[in-house]
Amino acid sequence: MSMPSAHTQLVAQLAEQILNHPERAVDGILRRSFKEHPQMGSGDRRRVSDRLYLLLRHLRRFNGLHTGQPYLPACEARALLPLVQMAEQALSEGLPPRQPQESDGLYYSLPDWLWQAWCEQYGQDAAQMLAAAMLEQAPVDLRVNRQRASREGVAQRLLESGVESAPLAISADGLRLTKRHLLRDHPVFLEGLAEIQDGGSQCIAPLLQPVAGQLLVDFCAGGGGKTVHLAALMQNKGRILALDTQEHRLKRLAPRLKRNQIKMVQSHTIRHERDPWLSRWYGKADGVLVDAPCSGSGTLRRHPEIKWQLEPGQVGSLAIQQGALLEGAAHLVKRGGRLVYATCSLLAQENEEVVEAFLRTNRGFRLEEIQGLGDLQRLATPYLKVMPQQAQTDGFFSAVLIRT
Ligand SMILES: C[S@@+](CC[C@H](N)C(=O)[O-])C[C@H]1O[C@@H](n2cnc3c(N)ncnc32)[C@H](O)[C@@H]1O
Repeated sequence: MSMPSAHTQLVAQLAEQILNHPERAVDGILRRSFKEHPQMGSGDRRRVSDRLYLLLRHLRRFNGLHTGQPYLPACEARALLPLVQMAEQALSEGLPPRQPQESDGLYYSLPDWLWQAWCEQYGQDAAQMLAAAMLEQAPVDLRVNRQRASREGVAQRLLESGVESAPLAISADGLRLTKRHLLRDHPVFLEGLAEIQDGGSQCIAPLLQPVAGQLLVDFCAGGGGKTVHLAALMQNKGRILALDTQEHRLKRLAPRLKRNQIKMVQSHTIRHERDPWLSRWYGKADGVLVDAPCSGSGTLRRHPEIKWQLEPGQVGSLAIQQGALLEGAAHLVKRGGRLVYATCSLLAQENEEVVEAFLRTNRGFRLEEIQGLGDLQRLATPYLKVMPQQAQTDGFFSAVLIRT
Protein backbone atom coordinates (compact mmCIF):
# COMPACT_ATOMS: atom_id res chain seq x y z
CA MET A 1 0.00 0.00 0.00
CA SER A 2 1.42 3.39 -0.98
CA MET A 3 1.55 6.20 1.58
CA PRO A 4 -2.07 7.42 1.98
CA SER A 5 -2.65 11.08 1.09
CA ALA A 6 -4.44 13.49 3.44
CA HIS A 7 -7.60 13.10 1.35
CA THR A 8 -7.43 9.31 1.53
CA GLN A 9 -7.09 9.47 5.30
CA LEU A 10 -9.97 11.91 5.57
CA VAL A 11 -12.25 9.64 3.51
CA ALA A 12 -11.36 6.67 5.74
CA GLN A 13 -12.11 8.71 8.87
CA LEU A 14 -15.42 9.91 7.44
CA ALA A 15 -16.41 6.35 6.49
CA GLU A 16 -15.56 5.20 10.02
CA GLN A 17 -17.84 7.87 11.50
CA ILE A 18 -20.67 7.07 9.10
CA LEU A 19 -20.53 3.33 9.71
CA ASN A 20 -20.37 3.73 13.48
CA HIS A 21 -23.06 6.42 13.75
CA PRO A 22 -26.17 5.45 11.80
CA GLU A 23 -28.10 8.07 13.76
CA ARG A 24 -26.11 10.90 12.11
CA ALA A 25 -26.92 12.07 8.58
CA VAL A 26 -24.05 11.73 6.09
CA ASP A 27 -24.67 15.29 4.83
CA GLY A 28 -24.19 16.61 8.36
CA ILE A 29 -20.99 14.58 8.91
CA LEU A 30 -19.56 15.91 5.63
CA ARG A 31 -20.60 19.51 6.36
CA ARG A 32 -18.98 19.45 9.79
CA SER A 33 -15.79 17.93 8.44
CA PHE A 34 -15.51 20.51 5.63
CA LYS A 35 -15.98 23.26 8.21
CA GLU A 36 -13.07 21.80 10.18
CA HIS A 37 -10.93 21.84 7.00
CA PRO A 38 -11.46 25.38 5.67
CA GLN A 39 -8.36 25.09 3.46
CA MET A 40 -10.23 22.61 1.23
CA GLY A 41 -11.66 24.22 -1.90
CA SER A 42 -14.78 23.06 -3.75
CA GLY A 43 -12.71 20.72 -5.99
CA ASP A 44 -11.16 19.04 -2.92
CA ARG A 45 -14.56 18.64 -1.33
CA ARG A 46 -15.98 17.06 -4.45
CA ARG A 47 -13.04 14.66 -4.69
CA VAL A 48 -13.48 13.60 -1.06
CA SER A 49 -17.23 13.07 -1.37
CA ASP A 50 -16.89 11.20 -4.70
CA ARG A 51 -14.42 8.77 -3.12
CA LEU A 52 -16.49 8.40 0.01
CA TYR A 53 -19.67 7.58 -1.90
CA LEU A 54 -17.90 5.14 -4.22
CA LEU A 55 -16.42 3.42 -1.16
CA LEU A 56 -19.82 3.18 0.56
CA ARG A 57 -21.44 1.82 -2.63
CA HIS A 58 -18.86 -0.92 -3.13
CA LEU A 59 -17.73 -1.45 0.47
CA ARG A 60 -18.38 -5.18 0.66
CA ARG A 61 -16.95 -5.87 -2.79
CA PHE A 62 -13.80 -3.82 -2.24
CA ASN A 63 -13.18 -5.64 1.03
CA GLY A 64 -13.78 -8.98 -0.71
CA LEU A 65 -11.25 -8.11 -3.41
CA HIS A 66 -8.75 -6.89 -0.83
CA THR A 67 -9.00 -9.73 1.71
CA GLY A 68 -10.50 -12.62 -0.29
CA GLN A 69 -13.23 -12.78 2.40
CA PRO A 70 -16.93 -12.11 1.79
CA TYR A 71 -17.36 -10.15 5.02
CA LEU A 72 -17.57 -6.46 5.76
CA PRO A 73 -14.41 -4.69 6.92
CA ALA A 74 -13.95 -3.57 10.51
CA CYS A 75 -15.42 -0.08 10.87
CA GLU A 76 -12.07 1.53 11.66
CA ALA A 77 -10.28 4.11 9.54
CA ARG A 78 -7.10 1.95 9.49
CA ALA A 79 -8.93 -1.07 8.05
CA LEU A 80 -10.76 1.14 5.56
CA LEU A 81 -7.66 2.87 4.14
CA PRO A 82 -6.79 0.21 1.52
CA LEU A 83 -10.42 0.18 0.43
CA VAL A 84 -10.39 3.96 -0.04
CA GLN A 85 -7.34 3.45 -2.25
CA MET A 86 -9.31 0.92 -4.28
CA ALA A 87 -12.09 3.49 -4.66
CA GLU A 88 -9.53 6.04 -5.88
CA GLN A 89 -8.20 3.56 -8.42
CA ALA A 90 -11.74 2.71 -9.55
CA LEU A 91 -12.50 6.40 -10.06
CA SER A 92 -9.56 6.81 -12.41
CA GLU A 93 -9.47 3.37 -14.10
CA GLY A 94 -13.01 2.01 -13.71
CA LEU A 95 -14.23 -0.83 -11.49
CA PRO A 96 -12.41 -4.17 -11.61
CA PRO A 97 -14.20 -6.84 -13.71
CA ARG A 98 -16.28 -9.44 -11.90
CA GLN A 99 -14.18 -12.25 -10.44
CA PRO A 100 -15.36 -15.88 -10.82
CA GLN A 101 -15.51 -16.41 -7.05
CA GLU A 102 -17.69 -13.32 -6.42
CA SER A 103 -21.24 -14.19 -5.37
CA ASP A 104 -24.07 -11.85 -6.41
CA GLY A 105 -24.32 -10.32 -2.92
CA LEU A 106 -20.58 -9.65 -2.95
CA TYR A 107 -20.43 -8.35 -6.52
CA TYR A 108 -23.42 -6.02 -6.08
CA SER A 109 -22.12 -5.11 -2.65
CA LEU A 110 -25.31 -5.80 -0.75
CA PRO A 111 -25.88 -7.49 2.61
CA ASP A 112 -26.95 -11.09 1.92
CA TRP A 113 -30.34 -10.67 3.64
CA LEU A 114 -31.26 -7.74 1.33
CA TRP A 115 -30.03 -9.53 -1.79
CA GLN A 116 -32.10 -12.60 -0.83
CA ALA A 117 -35.20 -10.51 -0.09
CA TRP A 118 -35.00 -8.86 -3.54
CA CYS A 119 -34.45 -12.23 -5.26
CA GLU A 120 -37.52 -13.67 -3.55
CA GLN A 121 -39.64 -10.64 -4.41
CA TYR A 122 -38.55 -9.78 -7.91
CA GLY A 123 -36.79 -12.94 -9.19
CA GLN A 124 -33.04 -13.19 -9.77
CA ASP A 125 -32.89 -11.38 -13.14
CA ALA A 126 -34.84 -8.33 -11.97
CA ALA A 127 -32.95 -8.35 -8.67
CA GLN A 128 -29.65 -8.22 -10.60
CA MET A 129 -30.84 -5.26 -12.67
CA LEU A 130 -32.10 -3.53 -9.55
CA ALA A 131 -28.84 -4.17 -7.68
CA ALA A 132 -26.78 -2.89 -10.64
CA ALA A 133 -28.94 0.27 -10.90
CA MET A 134 -28.41 0.88 -7.17
CA LEU A 135 -24.65 1.13 -7.76
CA GLU A 136 -25.09 4.12 -10.08
CA GLN A 137 -24.76 7.72 -8.97
CA ALA A 138 -28.16 9.42 -8.72
CA PRO A 139 -28.66 12.27 -11.22
CA VAL A 140 -30.11 15.67 -10.23
CA ASP A 141 -33.83 15.91 -11.02
CA LEU A 142 -36.01 19.00 -10.80
CA ARG A 143 -39.74 19.40 -10.53
CA VAL A 144 -40.95 22.50 -12.27
CA ASN A 145 -43.48 24.50 -10.27
CA ARG A 146 -46.18 24.59 -12.94
CA GLN A 147 -47.95 27.39 -11.06
CA ARG A 148 -45.09 29.71 -11.82
CA ALA A 149 -43.26 28.35 -14.89
CA SER A 150 -43.30 25.87 -17.74
CA ARG A 151 -40.90 22.94 -18.13
CA GLU A 152 -39.55 24.48 -21.36
CA GLY A 153 -39.15 27.89 -19.69
CA VAL A 154 -37.12 26.46 -16.81
CA ALA A 155 -35.01 24.33 -19.19
CA GLN A 156 -34.26 27.51 -21.16
CA ARG A 157 -33.31 29.50 -18.03
CA LEU A 158 -30.99 26.68 -16.98
CA LEU A 159 -29.42 26.51 -20.43
CA GLU A 160 -28.73 30.26 -20.42
CA SER A 161 -26.55 29.64 -17.34
CA GLY A 162 -24.79 26.69 -19.00
CA VAL A 163 -26.85 23.96 -17.28
CA GLU A 164 -28.22 21.38 -19.72
CA SER A 165 -31.32 19.38 -18.88
CA ALA A 166 -33.75 16.97 -20.53
CA PRO A 167 -37.46 16.32 -19.84
CA LEU A 168 -38.18 13.35 -17.57
CA ALA A 169 -40.47 10.74 -19.14
CA ILE A 170 -41.69 9.62 -15.72
CA SER A 171 -43.09 13.01 -14.63
CA ALA A 172 -44.81 15.71 -16.70
CA ASP A 173 -43.13 18.42 -14.60
CA GLY A 174 -39.73 16.77 -14.34
CA LEU A 175 -36.35 17.75 -15.73
CA ARG A 176 -33.07 15.87 -15.37
CA LEU A 177 -29.74 17.65 -15.46
CA THR A 178 -27.41 16.15 -18.04
CA LYS A 179 -24.47 16.69 -15.65
CA ARG A 180 -24.48 17.11 -11.89
CA HIS A 181 -24.65 20.76 -10.77
CA LEU A 182 -25.35 22.32 -7.40
CA LEU A 183 -28.53 24.30 -7.93
CA ARG A 184 -29.21 25.65 -4.44
CA ASP A 185 -27.97 29.11 -5.47
CA HIS A 186 -29.49 29.09 -8.94
CA PRO A 187 -32.28 31.63 -9.65
CA VAL A 188 -34.75 28.95 -10.85
CA PHE A 189 -34.50 27.38 -7.39
CA LEU A 190 -34.32 30.60 -5.37
CA GLU A 191 -37.28 32.11 -7.25
CA GLY A 192 -39.41 29.00 -6.59
CA LEU A 193 -39.68 28.06 -10.27
CA ALA A 194 -38.42 24.54 -9.60
CA GLU A 195 -37.70 22.26 -6.65
CA ILE A 196 -34.95 19.66 -6.50
CA GLN A 197 -36.89 16.38 -6.32
CA ASP A 198 -36.11 12.89 -7.56
CA GLY A 199 -38.26 11.81 -10.53
CA GLY A 200 -39.65 8.81 -8.60
CA SER A 201 -40.74 11.03 -5.73
CA GLN A 202 -42.56 13.25 -8.26
CA CYS A 203 -44.93 10.34 -9.01
CA ILE A 204 -46.46 10.26 -5.53
CA ALA A 205 -48.43 13.53 -5.05
CA PRO A 206 -50.45 13.11 -8.32
CA LEU A 207 -51.86 9.82 -6.92
CA LEU A 208 -54.05 11.93 -4.60
CA GLN A 209 -55.60 13.48 -7.75
CA PRO A 210 -55.49 16.90 -6.06
CA VAL A 211 -58.04 19.49 -7.13
CA ALA A 212 -58.13 23.21 -6.25
CA GLY A 213 -60.29 23.89 -3.20
CA GLN A 214 -59.86 20.47 -1.54
CA LEU A 215 -58.69 19.69 1.98
CA LEU A 216 -55.64 17.42 1.87
CA VAL A 217 -53.53 16.09 4.72
CA ASP A 218 -49.84 15.32 4.34
CA PHE A 219 -49.62 13.10 7.42
CA CYS A 220 -45.82 12.61 7.40
CA ALA A 221 -44.88 15.93 5.81
CA GLY A 222 -41.28 16.11 7.07
CA GLY A 223 -39.42 18.82 5.14
CA GLY A 224 -42.43 19.12 2.81
CA GLY A 225 -41.09 17.79 -0.51
CA LYS A 226 -44.51 16.37 -1.34
CA THR A 227 -46.48 19.12 0.42
CA VAL A 228 -45.24 21.75 -2.04
CA HIS A 229 -45.95 19.42 -4.94
CA LEU A 230 -49.53 18.90 -3.68
CA ALA A 231 -49.97 22.68 -3.35
CA ALA A 232 -48.80 23.24 -6.94
CA LEU A 233 -51.24 20.57 -8.20
CA MET A 234 -54.04 22.34 -6.24
CA GLN A 235 -53.03 25.63 -7.90
CA ASN A 236 -52.38 26.95 -4.41
CA LYS A 237 -56.14 26.95 -3.66
CA GLY A 238 -57.80 25.05 -0.81
CA ARG A 239 -56.04 23.78 2.30
CA ILE A 240 -53.25 21.37 3.14
CA LEU A 241 -52.48 20.23 6.68
CA ALA A 242 -48.80 19.33 6.91
CA LEU A 243 -48.29 17.11 9.96
CA ASP A 244 -45.27 15.43 11.49
CA THR A 245 -44.09 14.30 14.90
CA GLN A 246 -40.71 16.05 14.44
CA GLU A 247 -40.99 19.81 14.83
CA HIS A 248 -37.48 20.40 13.47
CA ARG A 249 -38.44 18.69 10.21
CA LEU A 250 -41.58 20.77 9.79
CA LYS A 251 -39.47 23.90 10.35
CA ARG A 252 -37.70 23.18 7.06
CA LEU A 253 -41.05 23.50 5.34
CA ALA A 254 -41.42 27.25 6.03
CA PRO A 255 -38.66 28.54 3.68
CA ARG A 256 -39.85 26.13 1.00
CA LEU A 257 -43.39 27.49 1.21
CA LYS A 258 -42.07 31.04 1.06
CA ARG A 259 -39.90 30.34 -1.99
CA ASN A 260 -42.85 28.72 -3.76
CA GLN A 261 -45.27 31.51 -2.67
CA ILE A 262 -47.61 28.96 -1.11
CA LYS A 263 -50.07 30.25 1.47
CA MET A 264 -52.54 27.40 1.86
CA VAL A 265 -50.47 25.09 4.08
CA GLN A 266 -50.99 24.86 7.82
CA SER A 267 -48.30 22.86 9.60
CA HIS A 268 -48.78 21.21 12.96
CA THR A 269 -46.64 18.96 15.13
CA ILE A 270 -48.56 15.93 16.39
CA ARG A 271 -47.42 13.76 19.27
CA HIS A 272 -48.27 10.50 17.52
CA GLU A 273 -50.70 9.14 14.94
CA ARG A 274 -53.51 8.96 17.54
CA ASP A 275 -52.98 12.47 18.88
CA PRO A 276 -56.42 13.71 20.11
CA TRP A 277 -55.80 16.96 18.16
CA LEU A 278 -56.43 14.96 15.00
CA SER A 279 -60.03 14.09 15.91
CA ARG A 280 -61.33 17.49 14.73
CA TRP A 281 -60.37 16.45 11.18
CA TYR A 282 -61.79 12.93 11.28
CA GLY A 283 -63.80 12.13 8.15
CA LYS A 284 -63.08 15.55 6.60
CA ALA A 285 -60.13 15.16 4.23
CA ASP A 286 -60.54 14.65 0.49
CA GLY A 287 -57.18 12.96 0.50
CA VAL A 288 -54.51 11.90 3.00
CA LEU A 289 -50.92 11.11 2.08
CA VAL A 290 -48.95 8.78 4.36
CA ASP A 291 -45.37 9.10 3.12
CA ALA A 292 -44.25 6.75 5.85
CA PRO A 293 -40.89 6.55 7.61
CA CYS A 294 -39.17 3.51 6.07
CA SER A 295 -35.88 1.69 5.54
CA GLY A 296 -35.01 3.90 2.54
CA SER A 297 -33.98 0.74 0.69
CA GLY A 298 -35.18 2.36 -2.56
CA THR A 299 -32.66 5.18 -2.18
CA LEU A 300 -29.37 3.23 -2.04
CA ARG A 301 -27.93 5.25 -4.96
CA ARG A 302 -28.21 8.40 -2.85
CA HIS A 303 -27.72 6.75 0.54
CA PRO A 304 -25.42 3.72 0.09
CA GLU A 305 -24.64 3.84 3.82
CA ILE A 306 -28.13 2.40 4.47
CA LYS A 307 -26.88 -0.98 3.18
CA TRP A 308 -24.42 -1.23 6.05
CA GLN A 309 -26.55 0.39 8.76
CA LEU A 310 -29.89 -1.36 8.29
CA GLU A 311 -30.56 -4.57 10.24
CA PRO A 312 -33.27 -6.99 9.07
CA GLY A 313 -34.94 -6.71 12.50
CA GLN A 314 -35.43 -2.97 11.98
CA VAL A 315 -37.56 -3.65 8.91
CA GLY A 316 -40.03 -5.58 11.08
CA SER A 317 -40.24 -2.69 13.58
CA LEU A 318 -40.75 -0.22 10.73
CA ALA A 319 -43.57 -2.35 9.33
CA ILE A 320 -45.36 -2.21 12.70
CA GLN A 321 -44.94 1.59 12.81
CA GLN A 322 -46.14 1.92 9.20
CA GLY A 323 -49.26 -0.14 9.91
CA ALA A 324 -50.08 2.03 12.94
CA LEU A 325 -49.58 5.22 10.90
CA LEU A 326 -51.86 4.03 8.13
CA GLU A 327 -54.56 3.13 10.67
CA GLY A 328 -54.24 6.51 12.41
CA ALA A 329 -54.29 8.52 9.18
CA ALA A 330 -57.27 6.56 7.78
CA HIS A 331 -59.62 8.26 10.29
CA LEU A 332 -59.13 11.60 8.54
CA VAL A 333 -60.36 10.44 5.14
CA LYS A 334 -63.91 11.31 4.17
CA ARG A 335 -66.21 8.91 2.30
CA GLY A 336 -65.01 8.56 -1.28
CA GLY A 337 -61.70 10.19 -0.28
CA ARG A 338 -58.23 8.85 -1.11
CA LEU A 339 -55.68 7.45 1.29
CA VAL A 340 -52.29 7.17 -0.41
CA TYR A 341 -49.61 5.09 1.26
CA ALA A 342 -46.06 5.61 0.00
CA THR A 343 -42.55 4.54 0.94
CA CYS A 344 -39.11 4.82 -0.62
CA SER A 345 -38.57 1.16 0.29
CA LEU A 346 -38.44 -1.78 -2.11
CA LEU A 347 -39.17 -4.40 0.55
CA ALA A 348 -42.59 -6.11 0.51
CA GLN A 349 -42.59 -6.21 4.31
CA GLU A 350 -42.92 -2.40 4.39
CA ASN A 351 -45.13 -2.18 1.31
CA GLU A 352 -47.62 -4.76 0.06
CA GLU A 353 -47.68 -6.55 3.44
CA VAL A 354 -48.56 -3.34 5.31
CA VAL A 355 -51.34 -2.48 2.85
CA GLU A 356 -52.75 -6.01 2.82
CA ALA A 357 -52.81 -6.14 6.63
CA PHE A 358 -54.60 -2.76 6.69
CA LEU A 359 -57.22 -3.92 4.19
CA ARG A 360 -57.89 -7.10 6.17
CA THR A 361 -58.97 -5.08 9.23
CA ASN A 362 -60.41 -1.98 7.52
CA ARG A 363 -63.32 -3.17 5.41
CA GLY A 364 -64.34 0.44 4.74
CA PHE A 365 -61.42 0.86 2.34
CA ARG A 366 -60.76 -0.70 -1.05
CA LEU A 367 -57.55 -0.85 -3.04
CA GLU A 368 -57.73 1.12 -6.25
CA GLU A 369 -55.89 -0.14 -9.31
CA ILE A 370 -53.59 2.73 -10.26
CA GLN A 371 -54.63 3.97 -13.72
CA GLY A 372 -53.84 6.72 -16.19
CA LEU A 373 -50.12 6.79 -15.60
CA GLY A 374 -49.10 6.82 -19.24
CA ASP A 375 -45.51 5.64 -19.47
CA LEU A 376 -45.60 4.54 -15.86
CA GLN A 377 -48.56 2.22 -16.28
CA ARG A 378 -46.32 -0.80 -16.78
CA LEU A 379 -45.06 -0.29 -13.24
CA ALA A 380 -48.54 -0.54 -11.67
CA THR A 381 -49.45 -3.97 -10.29
CA PRO A 382 -52.10 -2.65 -8.86
CA TYR A 383 -49.57 -0.78 -6.79
CA LEU A 384 -47.21 1.78 -8.20
CA LYS A 385 -43.65 0.50 -8.03
CA VAL A 386 -41.08 2.86 -9.42
CA MET A 387 -37.98 0.75 -9.99
CA PRO A 388 -34.55 2.38 -10.34
CA GLN A 389 -33.57 0.10 -13.25
CA GLN A 390 -36.62 1.19 -15.26
CA ALA A 391 -36.75 4.91 -14.65
CA GLN A 392 -33.22 5.66 -13.35
CA THR A 393 -34.83 7.21 -10.26
CA ASP A 394 -35.04 6.27 -6.62
CA GLY A 395 -37.30 3.31 -5.88
CA PHE A 396 -40.80 4.08 -4.62
CA PHE A 397 -43.85 2.08 -3.68
CA SER A 398 -47.35 3.45 -3.46
CA ALA A 399 -50.89 2.20 -2.93
CA VAL A 400 -54.14 4.12 -3.39
CA LEU A 401 -56.96 3.22 -0.99
CA ILE A 402 -60.48 4.62 -1.33
CA ARG A 403 -62.84 5.03 1.61
CA THR A 404 -66.07 3.41 0.53
C1 LIG B 1 -40.33 9.68 4.56
S1 LIG B 1 -40.33 10.97 5.68
C2 LIG B 1 -41.37 12.15 4.94
C3 LIG B 1 -40.76 12.90 3.79
C4 LIG B 1 -41.64 14.02 3.27
N1 LIG B 1 -43.00 13.59 3.02
C5 LIG B 1 -41.07 14.65 2.01
O1 LIG B 1 -41.56 14.38 0.91
O2 LIG B 1 -40.13 15.45 2.14
C6 LIG B 1 -41.32 10.35 6.99
C7 LIG B 1 -41.70 11.36 8.06
O3 LIG B 1 -42.63 10.73 8.95
C8 LIG B 1 -42.48 11.34 10.20
N2 LIG B 1 -43.18 10.54 11.23
C9 LIG B 1 -42.69 9.50 11.95
N3 LIG B 1 -43.65 9.02 12.77
C10 LIG B 1 -44.76 9.77 12.57
C11 LIG B 1 -46.08 9.77 13.12
N4 LIG B 1 -46.44 8.89 14.06
N5 LIG B 1 -46.96 10.69 12.69
C12 LIG B 1 -46.59 11.59 11.72
N6 LIG B 1 -45.37 11.63 11.16
C13 LIG B 1 -44.46 10.73 11.58
C14 LIG B 1 -40.99 11.47 10.35
O4 LIG B 1 -40.64 12.44 11.31
C15 LIG B 1 -40.56 11.85 8.92
O5 LIG B 1 -40.45 13.25 8.80
